[in-house]
Amino acid sequence: MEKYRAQMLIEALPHIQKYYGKTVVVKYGGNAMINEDLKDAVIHDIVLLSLVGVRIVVVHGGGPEISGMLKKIGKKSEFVKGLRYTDRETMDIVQMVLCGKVNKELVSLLNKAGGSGVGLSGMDDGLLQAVRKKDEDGTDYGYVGDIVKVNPKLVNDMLEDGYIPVVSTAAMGVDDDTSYNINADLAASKLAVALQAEKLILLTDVRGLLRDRNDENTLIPEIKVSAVPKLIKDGVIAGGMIPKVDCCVEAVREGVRQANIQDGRVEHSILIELFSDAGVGTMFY
Ligand SMILES: Nc1ncnc2c1ncn2[C@@H]1O[C@H](COP(=O)(O)OP(=O)(O)O)[C@@H](O)[C@H]1O
Ligand SMILES: CC(=O)N[C@@H](CCC(=O)OP(=O)(O)O)C(=O)O
Repeated sequence: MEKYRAQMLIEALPHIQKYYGKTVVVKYGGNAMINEDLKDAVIHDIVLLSLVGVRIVVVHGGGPEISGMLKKIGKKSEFVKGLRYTDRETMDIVQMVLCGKVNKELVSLLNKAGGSGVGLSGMDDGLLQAVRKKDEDGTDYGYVGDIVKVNPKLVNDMLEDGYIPVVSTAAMGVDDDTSYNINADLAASKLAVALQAEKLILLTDVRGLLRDRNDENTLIPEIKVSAVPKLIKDGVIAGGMIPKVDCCVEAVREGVRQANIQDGRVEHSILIELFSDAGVGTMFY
């Protein structure tokens, strides 16, 4: 066992050097957030990364928790093109659940595990600024926002001081006094661009991008962003995977070096991706 650990450490060293002082944005949600053992592994990975000098930023989801709370008050969750239809009352619940419950729980767990987690929302210092989302076809999403500006100063300052920023994705309205609901993958992608991150990691509930979405043995380990449009056209990438892939493509096109869609069901998948030769999921570059 000790020999195995030593081997792992030797393999990890060049990777640790590679990521030292670099910014990594992790979108944390899905199974890895609901399963307690997986949650514990993610929290410890994030703390370890911070302790060895990686500038790590956590952007969290919480869709299932929001749906759970809505159900408790007798409200049904409605989704329009994969985004939650957000009326005024729903926006209040989104803000309470994401900024209050989920964010504070994560911050507390990070601190208990030896890190210095600090919770932020998109409202803090205008981190995420949004306008009401409008599609050309007139689709109404309620208080769902399109991010028009990111102010990463506070996050950068915190990273400089060794903190782990933990961001919930309620955004500040630029043109009005309301707040807006932002999909967490999208917020993570925009923040990664604003920080010019080395890597964006989107944790999800499948192995990554699959050539056949019904067969987990058909993982595409890496793909150039220029090859993505054809896969969408051919129907290989469909449904909930389209916006996720779009987030990765946009991030890489806007200066993030690599973006990963990877399996949140695998213990320590963040560490394996960053600090081993193995790599997991699909890397967009
Ligand atoms: N080529 C593909 N590879 C992997 N998953 C795909 C693909 N095309 C469509 N999908 C679907 O996308 C889903 C992931 O998107 P989604 O459920 O919205 O993720 P999350 O809940 O993590 O945000 C997969 O469960 C799968 O059904
Ligand atoms: C606009 C929109 O759909 N917002 C999401 C925000 C949370 C989220 O994205 O959480 P997951 O990553 O766990 O799905 C929602 O209300 O569910």
